[in-house]
Amino acid sequence: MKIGVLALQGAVSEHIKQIESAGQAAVAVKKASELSSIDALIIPGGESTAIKKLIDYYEFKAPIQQFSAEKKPIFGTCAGLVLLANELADGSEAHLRLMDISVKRNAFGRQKDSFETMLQVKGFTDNVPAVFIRAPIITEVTEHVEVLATYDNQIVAAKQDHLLVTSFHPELTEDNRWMKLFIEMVKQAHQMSTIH
Ligand SMILES: NC(=O)CC[C@H](N)C(=O)O
Repeated sequence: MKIGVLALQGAVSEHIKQIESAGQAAVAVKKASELSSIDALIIPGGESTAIKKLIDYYEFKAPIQQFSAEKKPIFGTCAGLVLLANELADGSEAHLRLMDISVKRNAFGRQKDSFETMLQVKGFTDNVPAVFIRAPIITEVTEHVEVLATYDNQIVAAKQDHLLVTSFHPELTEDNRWMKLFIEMVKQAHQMSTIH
């Protein structure tokens, strides 16, 4: 099994380290043709408008949508979450439109621009550290989406089938439970694809 990290802009090497620390093979994905050699994709945090432009420039949009249509798992962190959303609360155009969520960018305002906290997460026994950096929040979900964590009554982590998103940056902590959760999703998808 190999997990790719979309390597156009943002926190790429941190994700690669965390995938490897969780015992899986990782690769930086720079060309759309490389999607065919990976089992799952992480879209990292960074600047969503910059990543969006680069996705268009390097013609990644349709191939990533196809990757998702094949039920291959995708994990979007922070800017990655913004890119996966069906709708953006500020009225600007959503990009990949793969997940039934509405997202508000930079939702914590200047006073809480960046902060670290401990979150209670559905399915995790102990609270997990979360680093928020100009983080988005999920303002709406449909019934297909499972909410995994909230902060201040705002949704900050969720899952829909093969898609996982967090508003914060799990790769910037030593705690790799999010990555392990994602790897479980990848293993399940892998098994399903070999059965069919
Ligand atoms: N840390 C991040 O990924 C920040 C995301 C950024 N605020 C955006 O909307 O692109």
